[in-house]
Amino acid sequence: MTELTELVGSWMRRQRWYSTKAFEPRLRLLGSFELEPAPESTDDGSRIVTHFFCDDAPRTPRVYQVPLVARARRDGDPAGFVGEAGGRYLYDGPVEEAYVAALAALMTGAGAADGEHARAGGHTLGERIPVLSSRRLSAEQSNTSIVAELGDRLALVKVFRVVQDGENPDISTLAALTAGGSERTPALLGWLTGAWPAPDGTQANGELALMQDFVPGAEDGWELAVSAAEAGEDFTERAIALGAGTAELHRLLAGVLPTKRAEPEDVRAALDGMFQRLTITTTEVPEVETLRGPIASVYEAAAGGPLPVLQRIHGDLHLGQVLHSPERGWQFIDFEGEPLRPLAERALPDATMRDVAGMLRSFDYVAGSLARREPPVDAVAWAADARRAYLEGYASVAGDVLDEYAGLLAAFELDKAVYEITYEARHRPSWIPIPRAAVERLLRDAAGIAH
Ligand SMILES: Nc1ncnc2c1ncn2[C@@H]1O[C@H](COP(=O)(O)OP(=O)(O)O)[C@@H](O)[C@H]1O
Ligand SMILES: O=P(O)(O)O[C@H]1O[C@H](CO)[C@@H](O[C@H]2O[C@H](CO)[C@@H](O)[C@H](O)[C@H]2O)[C@H](O)[C@H]1O
Repeated sequence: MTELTELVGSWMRRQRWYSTKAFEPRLRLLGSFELEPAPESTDDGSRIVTHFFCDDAPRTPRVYQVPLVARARRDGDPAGFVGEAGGRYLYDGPVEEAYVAALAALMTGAGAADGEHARAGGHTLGERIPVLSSRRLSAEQSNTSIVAELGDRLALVKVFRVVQDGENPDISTLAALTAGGSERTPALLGWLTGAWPAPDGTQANGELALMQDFVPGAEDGWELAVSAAEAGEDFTERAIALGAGTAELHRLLAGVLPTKRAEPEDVRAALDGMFQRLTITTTEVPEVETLRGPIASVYEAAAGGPLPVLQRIHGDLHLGQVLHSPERGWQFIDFEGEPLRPLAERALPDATMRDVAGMLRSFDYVAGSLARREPPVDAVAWAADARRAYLEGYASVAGDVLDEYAGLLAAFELDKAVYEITYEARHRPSWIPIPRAAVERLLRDAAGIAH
């Protein structure tokens, strides 16, 4: 193992985006490309290199994008120090202004970067946008987000960490919505695609980063909901608007991206996906195995019910994926889909009820997380009211689809809770009880409906 690989491995393990926390990374360097400094940056001799590392520790190897800036050490250095290799100090790219400016220049200038077994290319819907300064957001999730100052406004730059071969719907969805003039989503300003060696030796082509308008003065939906629930504040109006906004988003998506009538093979594929997720969960959290039979019955019942027209959806809708802006109301972000789902499945036309189910699960998470506080806060009634209001808002725009596809909605809610058990087992094991309790409750509800 080289010095660089060793250094990155021990640093990566501590990052929020390292997606298999149960393992010690076993890294292999696949390729790298170097970014030109942005034309407006002062050249201080720093080198900006993006590496692709394959982690062979999990059963299915994963490829991580690791942009690093090698530069001289400065007094009072910010966070992001990765280590010293080959006599140079290495820093996490997203923390470094030089990296963010260079990345934005490459994306919005539609430039190209070539390197050792890897390359990248920028794409834009408008003109080149210089970045004056930048700050990594601390609330890291699956990826790393950075706020970039553009002079008269701000932009949000997102760097994907786990990179995959194929179309990332975060970009294709936002590009189509931006071109269609959506007012429910921030505009896409530019994106970066790349090519690198896949773990199996073939070539992978996929998306590496994006830049979009920053929604000014926006509050995060999750924080807004948790603080309202904690204070016992009514959330009805907000939830109605969120439901209506979700239905508007679905209408916009159906207008700008392909739709298709659900055929038996689509139903089979959806069921396969649900059962695969169930098997992953029961493998990683074996106690769920005892619930397999009742869960399967809910899935099968939905597959036998009425089928909707399929279309592009958000794919991982929850309160952490919406922002409330004083001027623009609810805004929807992060169209990447569920990070644990294969990329090839995520851009396929799907049922809108999957998104509705995701948001319903999120209201339950608000109550579940508050119940874990010390002392506990009882927000069960708050969550039930929010749920009702959200569905009312959705129906006010979409009509009576919720009654028509009630079986599908129940199955997607259960599927999401099953997925969440795996997600929590990998990222926040102490939160497993939240989706675990939900699976049991949803099964009781389904049994009640069936009798
Ligand atoms: N366009 C935007 N305007 C303002 N804040 C944003 C914007 N996009 C994302 N954010 C903030 O960045 C956080 C992470 O973004 P998100 O797209 O959800 O990343 P991830 O893929 O890591 O989940 C969000 O919770 C939100 O607070
Ligand atoms: O935001 P991401 O795309 O990274 O989504 C993943 O992480 C989410 C947690 O941050 C996870 O969401 C789950 O926890 C939320 C509260 O933190 C809750 O609102 C959601 O309902 C619940 O699913 C999401 O499932 C996962 O894909």
